[in-house]
Amino acid sequence: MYILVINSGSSSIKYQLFPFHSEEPLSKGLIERIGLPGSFLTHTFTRQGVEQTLRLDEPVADHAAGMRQVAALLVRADIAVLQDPAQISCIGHRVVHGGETLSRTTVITPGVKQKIKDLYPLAPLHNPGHIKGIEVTEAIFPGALQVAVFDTAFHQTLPERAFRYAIPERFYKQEGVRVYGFHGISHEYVAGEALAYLGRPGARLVTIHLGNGCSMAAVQGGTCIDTSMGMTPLDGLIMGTRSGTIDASVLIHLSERLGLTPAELSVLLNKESGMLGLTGHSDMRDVSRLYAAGDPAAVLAYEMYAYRIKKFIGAYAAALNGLDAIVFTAGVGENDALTRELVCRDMDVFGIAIDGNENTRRDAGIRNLSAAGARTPVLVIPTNEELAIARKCRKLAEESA
Ligand SMILES: Nc1ncnc2c1ncn2[C@@H]1O[C@H](COP(=O)(O)OP(=O)(O)O)[C@@H](O)[C@H]1O
Ligand SMILES: CC(=O)OP(=O)(O)O
Ligand SMILES: [Mg+2]
Repeated sequence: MYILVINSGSSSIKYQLFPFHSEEPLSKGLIERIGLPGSFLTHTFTRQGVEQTLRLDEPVADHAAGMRQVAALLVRADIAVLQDPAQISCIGHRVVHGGETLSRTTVITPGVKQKIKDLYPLAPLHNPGHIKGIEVTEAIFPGALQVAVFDTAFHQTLPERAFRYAIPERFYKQEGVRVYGFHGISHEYVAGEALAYLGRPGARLVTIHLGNGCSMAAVQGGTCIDTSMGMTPLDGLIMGTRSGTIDASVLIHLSERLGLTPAELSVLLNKESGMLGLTGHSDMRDVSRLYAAGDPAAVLAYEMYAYRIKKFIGAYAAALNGLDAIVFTAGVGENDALTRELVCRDMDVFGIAIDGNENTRRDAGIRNLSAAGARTPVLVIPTNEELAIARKCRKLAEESA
């Protein structure tokens, strides 16, 4: 028996295939830059004890095309790691938005699929891709149990003062207008890794997930008490194509002055803003090349991106009444030394200072970047949302057995 995990991000699809009782994947892969020039897939698999990697440099226009490519690779006879695709008994899908009613790990029924579809307007960059992932795998692995694991679950512990908006209560009660928070699978995973690394189960952490989507969480002894995304994954930090926090009056102004409709405003803020809006590029590797060449728009965009993160570190140090470590994770957080340098610069008030050499090293695994004598560990912890999802699927399967 095997568990296949599918993690559709806004710019990527990641997947791992685990033996049911093992945390060592038999096969894993990643499609990056979906919808951008230069998209590519890397597929790693172990056959007869030898690890091999296959790279496909083909345009991947959207998540549907990406999922078809992944599914085809998993059953391709010459590289297949399983004799029979029916050996996959469970498929775990990351689902970003489950709204008010879905946050616990759940078996995907037609009703669950409908709820994920109903939430398209609240997660336009994610929920449509999740449905594609579910439908493609249902067709190819018809006997497997399909399971949804939600990005919102870890944020269910937020106190009401953190999850409510200051608008009349009826909008919360009748419309579910509240902070849900996202990237919870990743924040929970890296917080757990950090607590174990520090050997301090009660530590106060700020976890900083910087991928194409970006968010932060304030975590007290493993429990989340605040997070930067809101009712949707648009809020908070500046992201690849999303604006992050913006004065709501800007939308009213644009609608009144320029006649922008709700649909046009959604496209503007979700797909045309953030680093893309500021520099013309959403992928941080492209923006960092421009920065290195001294491009003024890229320099400003990096400064804005880092400044927003700094402000949330300050806010969460206050919310936690202290700070025992900060954790960088995800595509940018794990790989982009420039972002970490700009965020950690002039942060002595929080005991944060990093060592330049440590920051630019490229070792795998958990790293502590703190400069000698600095009070607060600055950790880089590779996230592994797929492993976290596999663990939750295994728990669900065992509980319902
Ligand atoms: N070596 C690298 N240096 C800088 N940024 C990187 C590097 N590798 C990946 N990234 C950035 O990580 C982001 C994608 O992160 P990821 O966590 O995979 O995103 P998502 O899951 O939101 O689709 C992209 O902006 C990409 O540029
Ligand atoms: C919630 C979210 O923005 O996810 P991702 O970063 O994977 O796009
Ligand atoms: Mg992601």
